[in-house]
Amino acid sequence: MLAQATCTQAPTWAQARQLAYQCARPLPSTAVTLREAIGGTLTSPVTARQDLPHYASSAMDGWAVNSTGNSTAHGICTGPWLMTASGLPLAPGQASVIATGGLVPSGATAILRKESGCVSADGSLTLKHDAKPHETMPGRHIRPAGEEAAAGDVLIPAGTLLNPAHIALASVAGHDHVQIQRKPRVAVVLTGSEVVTSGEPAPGQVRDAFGPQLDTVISQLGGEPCGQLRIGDSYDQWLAALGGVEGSVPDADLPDVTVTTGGTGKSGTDHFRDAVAALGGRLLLDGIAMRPGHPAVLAELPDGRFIIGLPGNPLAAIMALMTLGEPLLAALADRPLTEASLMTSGADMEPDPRRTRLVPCTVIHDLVFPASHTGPGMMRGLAWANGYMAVPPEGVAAGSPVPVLPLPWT
Ligand SMILES: Nc1nc2c(c(=O)[nH]1)N[C@H]1C(S)=C(S)[C@@H](COP(=O)(O)OP(=O)(O)OC[C@H]3O[C@@H](n4cnc5c(N)ncnc54)[C@H](O)[C@@H]3O)O[C@H]1N2
Ligand code: MOO
Repeated sequence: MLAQATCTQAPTWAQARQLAYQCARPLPSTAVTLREAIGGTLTSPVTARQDLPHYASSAMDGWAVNSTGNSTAHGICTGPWLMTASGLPLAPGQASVIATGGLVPSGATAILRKESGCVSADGSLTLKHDAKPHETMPGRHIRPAGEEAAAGDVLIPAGTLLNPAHIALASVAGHDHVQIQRKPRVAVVLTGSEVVTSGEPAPGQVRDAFGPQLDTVISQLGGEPCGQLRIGDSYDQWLAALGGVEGSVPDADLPDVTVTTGGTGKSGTDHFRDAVAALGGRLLLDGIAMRPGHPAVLAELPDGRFIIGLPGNPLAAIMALMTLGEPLLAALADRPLTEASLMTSGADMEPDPRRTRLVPCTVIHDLVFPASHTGPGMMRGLAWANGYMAVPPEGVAAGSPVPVLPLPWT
C-alpha cells in the first residue's frame, strides 16, 4: 500500500489515477458455474478433457455402410449392402440405420444419406441411381474423433473475457466450472438528508442523481454492485454505514469497495474523514488537483476494504468516480488502467495553473469540443458527451492534442 501523502499539495489528476491503481492487489480468482462465468475473465486455461468430438459420429441421417473389398479404384461402392441391427459392428457388405450424431459402428467405412439409398423387401440396401458419385467414398459423412481438438489442447487461454460461445465451448469440452477473476463487490452509501428519491423536489431538496444509475456504472467499470444504503447527515449514521456491517455479515458478503456520495467537504455535516479515522482506517488520498471533483477522498480500512468518497455535486461525483473508482476497480479485477487517447481539440481551453479540468466533450469530425452545461452540479453536458477531456493546467490551443477518456457507457 502507498503511504498517506504527507505533503499539503493535493496530487495531480494523473497521480491520483496512478495511486488508486497501485494501492490495490488483484482479488483471488474463484470457481464458478458456466452460467455464472459469462462476462468474467478466465484465470486458468480451459483445455479439452478428451478428444473433441470424443467419438466418430455420423454427420447425416442414413445408413452406416461397410464397403470393404467392394469399391472401385476410386473408392466408390454402389452396394448392395445387407441390413443388420444398429449399434453392432459391421462386417464387409453390411449396413445399419444411423441418425445424425450417432456413434459410427466399428467396421463402417462411410455414411450413406437417407435420400441416396433405398432398402428393398429382401433387406438389402442399394444406391439410388441419382445418388452423388462420391456418396460412399471412405470416410464420407463421418465426423472423426478429435476433428476439432485433441485431448489436452488449450481451447480458451487464461485472460479471455468469456463470451457465450466460449461458455458453449467449455461445456462441450466437459467442464462444469471454470476459474474466473472475482469481480470487486461494491456497496454504495448515499448521504444527505436533503436528497429525495421521487417527485419534484421542494426548495432546499434535491432529486437523487446517483441512486438510479450508479450500480449500472459500477457494473460497467467491472464491479459487482452489492447494495445501496441511504443515510442522512449525522456522524452516527456515517459511522454505522461505513463500519457497522463488520461482524454482522459473513466476510464473503462484505464489500471490497464502498462508494459514498456527499459529505467530502469540511463543514459540520461532512463526516467522511472522521468516520474513517474512528474505524482505524487511513486516507490514501485526500483531495485531487482537478475540477470538478477536487474534494474526492480514497481511504482504506484495517481489514483491507476501500472507501471512495465522491463529492455530492453530481458531475463532480462522476468525474471523481472515473478518476479513483475506475483505476481501483481495474486493479482489483487485474485489468489494465484505461489510457487516455490524444485527440485534436476543436476549441481553445483556457489555462488553470492549479489543476486539471475534466470536461465532458463531444467528437465532431475527429475534433473534440467541450460540451455545454458542465458545471460541477450539472448533468446535462455529460448526458450527451462521448467522453471527457483532461485539460492540463497550461490549457490547450485549438488544433492541439488533448487527452480524452471514454465514459463507461460510450
Ligand atoms: N467552503 C467550501 N465549500 C465547498 C468547497 C470548498 O472547497 N470550500 N468545495 C465545493 C465543492 S467543489 C464540492 S464538489 C462540494 C463537495 O461537497 P460534499 O461532498 O461535502 O457534498 P455535499 O455538501 O453533501 O453536497 C454538495 C451538493 O451536492 C448535492 N447532492 C448531494 N447528494 C446528491 C445526490 N444524491 N443527488 C444530487 N445531488 C446531490 C447536495 O445537495 C449539494 O448541493 O463542496 C463545495 N463546497
Ligand atoms: O469538486 Mo467541486 O465539483 O468542483 O463542485
